Amino acid sequence: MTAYLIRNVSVVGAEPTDLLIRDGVVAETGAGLTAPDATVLDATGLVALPGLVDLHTHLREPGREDAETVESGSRAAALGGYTAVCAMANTSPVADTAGVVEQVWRLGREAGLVDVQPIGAVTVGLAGGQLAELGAMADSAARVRIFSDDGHCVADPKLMRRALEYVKAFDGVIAQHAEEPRLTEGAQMHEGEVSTRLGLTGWPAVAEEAIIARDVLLAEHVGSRLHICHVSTAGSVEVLRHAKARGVKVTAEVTPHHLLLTDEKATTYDPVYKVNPPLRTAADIAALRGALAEGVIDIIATDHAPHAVEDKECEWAYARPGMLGLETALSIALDVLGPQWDLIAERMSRAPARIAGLEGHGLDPAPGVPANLTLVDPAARRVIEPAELASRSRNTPYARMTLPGRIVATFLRGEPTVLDGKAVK
Ligand SMILES: NC(=O)N[C@@H](CC(=O)O)C(=O)O
Ligand SMILES: [Zn+2]
Ligand SMILES: [Zn+2]
Repeated sequence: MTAYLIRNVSVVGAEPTDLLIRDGVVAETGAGLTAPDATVLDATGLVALPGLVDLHTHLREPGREDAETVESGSRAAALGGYTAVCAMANTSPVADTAGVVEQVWRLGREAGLVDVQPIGAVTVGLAGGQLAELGAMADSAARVRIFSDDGHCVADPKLMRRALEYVKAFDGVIAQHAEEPRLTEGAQMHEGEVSTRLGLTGWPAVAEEAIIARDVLLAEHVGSRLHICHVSTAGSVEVLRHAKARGVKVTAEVTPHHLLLTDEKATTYDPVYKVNPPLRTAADIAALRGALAEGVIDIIATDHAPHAVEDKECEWAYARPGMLGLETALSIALDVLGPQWDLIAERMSRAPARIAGLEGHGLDPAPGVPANLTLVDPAARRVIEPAELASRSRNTPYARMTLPGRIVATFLRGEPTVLDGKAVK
């Protein structure tokens, strides 16, 4: 195993220091370290962050390997500065058994670029009818702790209650895609002034807010952990603020795109902007940014949703919802938050690692800590070229935009997965 001496790096925004990485851990920190056997990396001007952790990634394997595989998604993640991702269950077959979650977990290990932690489905086939084998998935080699029907809402309140109760036994968490299905039938975009102008069926904010309100009450009633996926409205923030003030064990995520892009994008009719929940208004964005700064929203999660060309380059109404996120998330966070490194580390690494219970992740580089870290060049700017992304899909909403920040290197347990901005394997 090669040792690495990272010279003159700012750890989470602090004064520059050296980091010696050896045998998978941060062996030493301090100014002027020497290690004759180590490969030296000059990191002057770079910031070291704990390796990013994505709580919400779609890897599409098994089933849609044309859109993404565990390996291609892992490579996209490493290039984005991630050392761990949680893989959503809406694959084909659905990850609703120990067999499928173990398969995804094994594929992640084989790719070896990030730790892939499978999420298990809440209901059989994501159909919302009966609980999946939550216990068997928890006991499997994949050690599933997060369960989600993401892509679908667990709409039945009785099933939601039973799922929350069930996972309490092993400190699991239910991650809810909050969308009251009756209120979003036929929905194409955010319900508001723009949808009226375009004559497209709207997806009202209340469809999200009503489910979050219901579920925080259920979580409080049974004393279980609830996580809310991709929070997108100002009203949802208010419900979450209220629930947290009451001590409900609820955590919440926001995506990079919901922090930056508005429903005005729909006026282009470019399906790259079609996503679930839909892009909202400038007022929603302002509320989401405030909630993220305050901690009412705990984390940024990408909801990386790769789709094949035929599912995206078609008429808006027929296009699948979802956009890429892994390779651009840090840049969007930097754009939105500025160089608030401690906040970025908290929202993109420490807090998601805690919620997911991922050992060895989300820890600031310090002696004895597993060397899961990423080096960022905050001064760099880059133009996003879809063809250059490592993802198998091309559906980035940031095509040809110039974004701040560049991931220079990523280390997974002391081994580089990215060096000089390029994937190592
Ligand atoms: N976000 C999306 O628009 N799509 C996701 C599903 C989901 O996160 O709900 C997908 O799997 O493509
Ligand atoms: Zn979802
Ligand atoms: Zn999703």
